Amino acid sequence: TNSSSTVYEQLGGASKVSEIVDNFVWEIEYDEQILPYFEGANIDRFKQKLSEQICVVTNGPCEYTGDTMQQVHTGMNITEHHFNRTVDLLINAMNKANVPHPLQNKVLKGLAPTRKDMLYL
Ligand code: HEM
Repeated sequence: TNSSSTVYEQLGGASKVSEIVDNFVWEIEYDEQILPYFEGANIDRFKQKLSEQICVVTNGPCEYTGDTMQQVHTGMNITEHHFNRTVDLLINAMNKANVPHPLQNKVLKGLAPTRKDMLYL
């Protein structure tokens, strides 16, 4: 990997991020544990805001314009189990998008700090 470029560039930029996010939504759609949380959610908005967030945590040229993780996930009573399951679905999504594992780890490391802002709220 090229240490002078951002993780976002190493991933392949906007088109790869949108491929990951599309795959992730498919994974959720086929997961009977996680899908119920998304009943009534605005999926187009979810895709757009999650793409921005992944772009930001990989040092891409984006700004996050969504609500805070705490605002969004409050009232869902997300458990450790469901959080971990959702991370697994994101890993599946990145595998299907052929994202190399060292890069997957960088994406996950960027998102990991959000965990404390969504569990048991
Ligand atoms: C890595 C962990 C996660 C990240 C980075 C993440 C990120 C996001 C983002 C960026 C949004 C859109 C915010 C907005 O619309 O302003 C969102 C919405 C949502 N998230 Fe998460 N999320 C995570 C984990 C979870 C988990 C574990 C669940 C439930 C099991 C969940 C359920 C939802 C739902 C249902 C919405 C849509 C809310 C709505 O449109 O009404 N998320 N999430």
